[in-house]
Amino acid sequence: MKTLQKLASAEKGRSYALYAVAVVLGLIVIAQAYFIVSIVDGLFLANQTFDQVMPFLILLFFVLLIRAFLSYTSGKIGVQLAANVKANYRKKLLDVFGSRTLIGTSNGQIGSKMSVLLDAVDEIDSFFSKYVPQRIVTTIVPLMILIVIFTQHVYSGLIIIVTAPFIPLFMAIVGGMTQKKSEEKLDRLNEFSGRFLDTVQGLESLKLYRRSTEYKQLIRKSSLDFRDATMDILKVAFTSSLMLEFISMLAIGLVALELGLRLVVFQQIDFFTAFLILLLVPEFFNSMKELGSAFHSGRSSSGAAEKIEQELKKEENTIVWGKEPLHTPTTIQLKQIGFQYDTGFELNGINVTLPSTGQVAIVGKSGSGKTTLLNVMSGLLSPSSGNVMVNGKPLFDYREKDWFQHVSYITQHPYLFAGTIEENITLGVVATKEEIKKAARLARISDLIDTLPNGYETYIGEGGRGLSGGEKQRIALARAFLKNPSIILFDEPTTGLDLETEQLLHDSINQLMKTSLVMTVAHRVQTIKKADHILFIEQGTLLAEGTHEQLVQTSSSYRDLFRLHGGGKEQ
Ligand SMILES: Nc1ncnc2c1ncn2[C@@H]1O[C@H](COP(=O)(O)OP(=O)(O)OP(=O)(O)O)[C@@H](O)[C@H]1O
Repeated sequence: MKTLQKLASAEKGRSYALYAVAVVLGLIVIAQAYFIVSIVDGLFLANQTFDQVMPFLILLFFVLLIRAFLSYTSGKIGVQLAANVKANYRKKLLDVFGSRTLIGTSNGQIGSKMSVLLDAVDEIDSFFSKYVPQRIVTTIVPLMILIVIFTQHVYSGLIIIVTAPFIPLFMAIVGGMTQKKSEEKLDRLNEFSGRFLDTVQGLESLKLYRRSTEYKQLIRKSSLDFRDATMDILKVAFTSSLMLEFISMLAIGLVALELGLRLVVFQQIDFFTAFLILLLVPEFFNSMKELGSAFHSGRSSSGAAEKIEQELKKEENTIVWGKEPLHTPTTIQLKQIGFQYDTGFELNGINVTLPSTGQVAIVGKSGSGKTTLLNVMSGLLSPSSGNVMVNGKPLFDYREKDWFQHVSYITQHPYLFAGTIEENITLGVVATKEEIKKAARLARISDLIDTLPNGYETYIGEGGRGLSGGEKQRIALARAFLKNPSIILFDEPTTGLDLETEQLLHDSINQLMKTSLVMTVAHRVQTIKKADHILFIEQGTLLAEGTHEQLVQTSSSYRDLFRLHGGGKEQ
């Protein structure tokens, strides 16, 4: 709970406001009891008329109004506090997710990360909206009530002092259990979300391989586990409420018995005092009980905060970018680039100086490390040794924003977001309609868009549902043209493109390489032959470089690979 406490204390202004509300609330609670007692005493014992007690009734009415207003204010401050902290946590999580390399991002299940970002952050709400305001109210109001009771009747005060500590004691015992159960519940929820998203994304494969029934069972099991974990928390909550109710009823009963005996049997106390105490004691315990339930919610929030902190602290290959501005990347050099995956595959000391325009093809067998090299060069992976040097300085010295402004990366499966075609081409970049249309023309997708009834406003589904593989590639190309980048990284699709689309893509790339450096992971013979420079990679090592003709002459492994292409991929 310490992390959350610290966050709450950091919000000084709101904490002071809550303390001020609590002090006024304490006065109001005492005033309310006093007015009720005065009315009852006046009407039934002092034989006053209704008119005589009227001022007390009016005051009581205002006191009740103020009490309602104070509860509202305290709740509102709590909600604002919670909204603030949640927004900060979400920002921190997004920053951390955003600064992780591709490895960090792809580790674990996406659904489970989403669950931390959305559900776990929401779960901490109750700590700030319920527990913090109630804790402040409970530190002040019962104390004020106790002082009044002591001034009126010491023995009642003593009974309260003896019985009240059972409540925090019980809360402490139950609290630990709640936090553990809450962490368990979040684990189950993360598992469920992860599995659910995985299954939905892979539904097609599951259907094709007739595995959907098994996966349905797995989802059912995760869902039942989550239900059981939630029920466990509820069980603790109900037991806790029952015990708190029991302790406070017992204490109120004891005070009532003592007051009754003194009032009726021993006649040591007057009705006014006895009734006033009898009204104040339940207020005292109500406040403690409410803290008890709020504490339960607070403990669940602690479990959630623990999960968020764990996610934030995960040591996952984060990239720290520098502050150096980058105007135009003119020279790019890969200097002794080394990189290793946990699985053991590594790139070994790759040294290359790249031209500023033209096409460079990365060629090699499947699994030789071509895409990995492209990812390191793009800045999505951080090399374990060596550096990508841009204009003579390490890439990560520059501002992230500046670098990505000059780079376009068209992956094998570019991701299209749910939204219009225009939104997918611009990706939030401010551009005029003309610029967007020009980019689409250059990417050879404008004719297709013009035939759609809603044109550029046509809505496409998540992941580009409703578009063919080639159309998605061309929309990704339009993004590249719109950006007018100096470096285009292109992971050529190995499958799925018809000859016409492939030709269109190549024409577009030819257009781009006149002014930019186009670095392509090349799978097709046509691309390889046309490249100005080829980097030939085998098992993570740069085996040879040069033009196609030079490599055919000098490298036997390259010739072997080429024969493979000739017999296999060449179309
Ligand atoms: N995220 C990852 N974690 C661990 N290992 C990985 C990861 N991505 C790739 N690898 C491994 O690194 C090696 C190189 O992969 P890479 O994708 O760079 O090959 P490639 O040459 O682009 O292959 P292809 O031509 O089939 O696309 C492969 O053995 C692969 O299994």
